Amino acid sequence: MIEIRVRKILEARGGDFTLDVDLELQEGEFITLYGPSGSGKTSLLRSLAGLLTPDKGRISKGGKVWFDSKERVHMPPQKRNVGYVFQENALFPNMTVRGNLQFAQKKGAPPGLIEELIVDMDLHDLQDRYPDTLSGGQKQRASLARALAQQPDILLLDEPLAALDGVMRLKLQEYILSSHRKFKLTTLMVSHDLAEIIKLSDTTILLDKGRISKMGTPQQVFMGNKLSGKFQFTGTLLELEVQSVITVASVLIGNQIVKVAAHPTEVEGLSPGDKVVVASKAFNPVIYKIEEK
Ligand SMILES: Nc1ncnc2c1ncn2[C@@H]1O[C@H](COP(=O)(O)OP(=O)(O)OP(=O)(O)O)[C@@H](O)[C@H]1O
Repeated sequence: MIEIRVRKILEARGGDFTLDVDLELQEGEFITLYGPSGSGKTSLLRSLAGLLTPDKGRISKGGKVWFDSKERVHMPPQKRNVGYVFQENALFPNMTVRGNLQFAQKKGAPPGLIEELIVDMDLHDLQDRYPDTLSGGQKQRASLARALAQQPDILLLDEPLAALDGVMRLKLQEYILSSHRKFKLTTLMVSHDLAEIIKLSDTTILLDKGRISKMGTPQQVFMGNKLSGKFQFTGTLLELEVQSVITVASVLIGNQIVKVAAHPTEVEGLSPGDKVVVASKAFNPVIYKIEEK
């Protein structure tokens, strides 16, 4: 279990406020942090990583104390075994991709770890390139691989996909989720993308002005348990078309457009661009032969 109890006065333009969080996280979970800009999400991650010192509180993992203001314990960041990926990549510009991974690796790391990460993150053709020759998505893939090269127990992701386009974002989400599972990580990720949060998280935390306003499964937090569908997909609403008694909603799910017939009351308040969940309790499957050319 990871216990996080922190108090820290944050200086904001609209007036100071306190990051005031009491949390217990289960190891192995994928946790997302969501909330308005300036609500303290990054400060919470930085406190956990040891990069920001709380005014008061206690942070421990598996019974081992990382921070305790009363006992004057402050374990340095490098001892906490935490990997960090930021919105803007922080690769060393004077090292190749492979060089960046090798630099991050700890002494005594298993031989072959770098090769494994290069394969996992599809970096084979990019391993000898320098960061400034890479696209945004490639840089973030390399940043993720570099964070994993440290063999962290906890992976902190601070909006790592914010600068990427939709398709690249979906791809990177898969890399993140498969690494989380493969390396049995506890992952905390800041995201402003509802579909991403619903797809990735076991637990989501809504932070508002430094305090937790809601916490639970994404379903509990965002949908108030309204849905109990067997099949659920998240997507973006493209358009609503009124057709006599029904409204047809076109929803972009992954790279497919799905049309959903809805009663006008079900789509009230929705507008194009909204993140939505399409759920169904049952479906009638149809089978087709795939024509191989
Ligand atoms: N070391 C610090 N001491 C005091 N205040 C700080 C410190 N670091 C950040 N702050 C302030 O805390 C507030 C919250 O910042 P933080 O980056 O944690 O928010 P956030 O929720 O991650 O925002 P965003 O979504 O825009 O990234 C900001 O007003 C910031 O200026």
